Amino acid sequence: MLVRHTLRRPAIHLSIPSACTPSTRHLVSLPRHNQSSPAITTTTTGRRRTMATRCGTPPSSSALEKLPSSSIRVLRTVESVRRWRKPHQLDQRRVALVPTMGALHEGHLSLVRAAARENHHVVVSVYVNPAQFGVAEDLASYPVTWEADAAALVALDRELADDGHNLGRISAVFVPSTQEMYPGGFPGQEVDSKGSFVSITPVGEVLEGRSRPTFFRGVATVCMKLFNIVQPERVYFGQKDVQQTVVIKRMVRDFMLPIEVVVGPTTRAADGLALSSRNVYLGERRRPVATVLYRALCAAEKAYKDGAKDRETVLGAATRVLETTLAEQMALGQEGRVRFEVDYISLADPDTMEELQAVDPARGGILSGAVRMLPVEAPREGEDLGHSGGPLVRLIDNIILPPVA
Ligand SMILES: Nc1ncnc2c1ncn2[C@@H]1O[C@H](COP(=O)(O)OP(=O)(O)OP(=O)(O)O)[C@@H](O)[C@H]1O
Ligand SMILES: CC(C)(CO)[C@@H](O)C(=O)[O-]
Ligand code: BAL
Repeated sequence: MLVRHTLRRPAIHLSIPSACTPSTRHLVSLPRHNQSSPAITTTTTGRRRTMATRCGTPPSSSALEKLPSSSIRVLRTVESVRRWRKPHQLDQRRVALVPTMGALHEGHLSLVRAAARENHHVVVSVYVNPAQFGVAEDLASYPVTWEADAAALVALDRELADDGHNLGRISAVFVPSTQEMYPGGFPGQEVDSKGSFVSITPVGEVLEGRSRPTFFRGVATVCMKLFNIVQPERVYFGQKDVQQTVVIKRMVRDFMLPIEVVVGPTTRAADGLALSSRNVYLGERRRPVATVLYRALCAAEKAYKDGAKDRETVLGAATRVLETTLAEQMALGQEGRVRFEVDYISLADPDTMEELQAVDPARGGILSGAVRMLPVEAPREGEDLGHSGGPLVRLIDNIILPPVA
């Protein structure tokens, strides 16, 4: 058998319910069909992409650097952010932070729009944090598109200025170096690296944390640094990375950070694929098949809405979509098929991410999954394989099953 198709189901632990922190807010509570996000395509045509060498950061700074034809400050050091931030503490202007790793797409921009609606100043951070990539992961090829990102922010800032409904605009972009973010030296990407880390467990150990053992330690650590540097009143994260939002909310609660965490809905392409910086690696053959995960999650959501609450029925609906799609692909032969492996499909508690045997409608649940889209085996003449020759691409997605009052 050429294809490994595993549905890994994590050990089941029933959750201990914990209350949502008051400092947490969802901009929209999900199901895709209720979303009003515009249909967006993931094309990156015309954007210059460079490899994410850790030196692949924007050019070095001058005293009051701004993005071209804009008032957006470019801040590169902790000290420059502190200097920029100080007057806003005194004038009581609300500052929001949108953390990103660059390669900006409409998903990121939707978070910036949300932040500008209800805050006086929006700071966007662009930093590819090496600590959240495992040693064997795609740090070296992670897309870095600084010029396109800068242009997207300038264009969005103009849009925000023209639209009279915003409290604020994009005031600054924070683009630190790794030396700036890890002043004591970068601790390394290994699981047993020594250094100053923030670990949020056990929620950071399941699902994504199981597949990427250093991921949430890296995310929590860099977010704690970003929060301490920018000192935002509000931070904006995308539901696309749902477990990340749960980890960040937990960190904010447990470390008593005076910050409100706002979660924006997942922006999708017209066919349902969640926008992701990594989609550029898919290429023309894998791109349409990459919707399989979302289609599987939608089938599970439908089973739930049709009345099923138990794990077997709900996730069974997702599994059937995955298996049928894989069988269809395998029938196409090497020249036509797309191979994928399922990393996990999960039905989990919304606060702990622990697997559920059944959904309590009063609490709801989170359907999530990860698939690995394997490289094309036998490319056709002239076939567009995607950025960097179309390597393995790991995609994640989720649907929230909201509590029923
Ligand atoms: N499609 C999307 N809709 C809404 N928010 C998103 C979307 N994609 C990413 N975000 C959010 O943008 C923020 C920055 O994410 P990031 O820079 O890692 O982009 P990404 O597209 O998730 O990249 P990756 O390919 O690494 O997953 C995160 O809070 C993330 O959840
Ligand atoms: C939150 C984040 C910017 C931390 O590096 C990253 O995990 C991301 O882009 O989702
Ligand atoms: N959006 C999550 C960042 C990562 O996969 O590293």
